[in-house]
Amino acid sequence: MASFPLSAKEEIVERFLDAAVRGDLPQLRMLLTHTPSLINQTGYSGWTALMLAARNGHYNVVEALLSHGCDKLPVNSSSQTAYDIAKFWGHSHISNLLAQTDDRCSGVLPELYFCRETLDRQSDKRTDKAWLEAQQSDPNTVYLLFSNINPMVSRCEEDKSSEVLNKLCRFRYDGVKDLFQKPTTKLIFLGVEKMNSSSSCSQVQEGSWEPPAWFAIGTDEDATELLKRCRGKNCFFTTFSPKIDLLTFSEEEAGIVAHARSVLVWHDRYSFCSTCGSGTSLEEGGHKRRCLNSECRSLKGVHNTCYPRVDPVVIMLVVHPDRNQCLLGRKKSFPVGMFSCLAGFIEPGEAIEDAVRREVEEESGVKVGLVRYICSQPWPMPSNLMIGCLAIATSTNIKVDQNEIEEARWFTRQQIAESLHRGANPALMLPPSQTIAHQLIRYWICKNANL
Ligand SMILES: NC(=O)C1=CN([C@@H]2O[C@H](COP(=O)(O)OP(=O)(O)OC[C@H]3O[C@@H](n4cnc5c(N)ncnc54)[C@H](OP(=O)(O)O)[C@@H]3O)[C@@H](O)[C@H]2O)C=CC1
Ligand SMILES: [Mg+2]
Ligand SMILES: [Mg+2]
Ligand SMILES: [Mg+2]
Ligand SMILES: [Zn+2]
Repeated sequence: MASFPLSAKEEIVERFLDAAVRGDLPQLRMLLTHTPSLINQTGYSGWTALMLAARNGHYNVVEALLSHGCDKLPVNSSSQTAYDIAKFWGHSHISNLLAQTDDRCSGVLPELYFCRETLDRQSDKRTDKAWLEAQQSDPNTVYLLFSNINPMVSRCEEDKSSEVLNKLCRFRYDGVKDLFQKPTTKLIFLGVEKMNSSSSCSQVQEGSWEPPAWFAIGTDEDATELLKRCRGKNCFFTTFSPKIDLLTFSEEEAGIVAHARSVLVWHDRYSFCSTCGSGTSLEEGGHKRRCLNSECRSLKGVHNTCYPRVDPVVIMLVVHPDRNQCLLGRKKSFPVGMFSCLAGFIEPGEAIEDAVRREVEEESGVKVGLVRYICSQPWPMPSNLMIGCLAIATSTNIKVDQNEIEEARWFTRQQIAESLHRGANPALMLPPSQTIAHQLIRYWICKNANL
């Protein structure tokens, strides 16, 4: 077979990969210092230096590559990550190292967006009227303003270094107290600040530090008038897709928005008693609506019509019986090329596992056996709780329900890993990292193919 001379670039990649095979750390370091872009280069059958070092049991080389920021996600042409390879060849010290340095490979998911509990909810304080009133006029209390369930934010478009685009506008009592007089204003007690490094040290030591309380205010006042309350480039989300804009907060603020928005949407949609249709009053720091008709059945016995809604939704990554492909679907409303996990509302009297099996079969015709719960995420659009599962298919033929989804397909680990690794790809675009769908897909790709 004719052999062709290697280009200078190919030659240096070959030397680099060869150093990883032999465990030649000085040579590997020297090449990396001159050409840092070598770190994730691949050679024959898509093997990276990390995979080769993992295959040959070179712990110190794996360690050095990781400390240089080497990517652990790529898979070779047999759909194996470096972690899979180390495990397969029995180099448990290396697979443990790869698992330790990557939560995604150890089976522990990163904290999900909307999941950070920045405030201590202190639900026992919701019934303490005197305490709530004292907090309302406290000069340290923080107020967030929502107009028709959309928060007032300041845009940080200039800050190109950070992905966070929106910051919640914070008000003090004097800036919003006039709104309390309006009958349509809803005041929601969100909780108190947790003690952190920015809490005043001397006050904490003296024991005199009172954590500031946070409230959300829902109002239907004119948005333009409301914006005059503070200077700067502020706005309410109005001409936008809430699904996209709500994903642009910091982790700390996203959790607060999830809580506030879900409760405010509930007030917006459930103004009247759903048992008798009478008017209702707000109670318990905005977390309860009580019917004003003293004869109403909702005031007697066990009932749940007075509390905010949470709608449970199953979301599942369905894995092919060969364990090397997964099922993704797309709705008509998705951007071109985007596929995501199948999802569906849990029905009354239904267990999570049964809802997964029913929704997958309804939407794709695929039958599912084993179902395993992985993680959950509040999804405040308007008030879902996404329950994330991995499910193993027992059949593979696809027959989509066109009313719910446009298309469903099996994708190989290779296709998924490439899309995750290289980013937006016209053939397969995955949902953004803030979604539980994205995290379930990433979790599966990092698990051993033989699990
Ligand atoms: N965070 C994430 O990664 C993802 C989140 N999601 C969210 O999950 C949710 C559910 O997914 P989806 O596939 O639409 O669910 P389904 O497959 O259950 O289909 C939704 C349809 O079911 C009907 N339905 C039945 N029960 C309810 C209920 N309790 N509330 C609302 N509609 C109900 C509605 O029909 P009709 O309109 O005819 O009344 C609705 O259009 C969506 O809100 C979506 O935003 C979905 C995927 C990814
Ligand atoms: Mg469905
Ligand atoms: Mg669905
Ligand atoms: Mg459904
Ligand atoms: Zn009633």
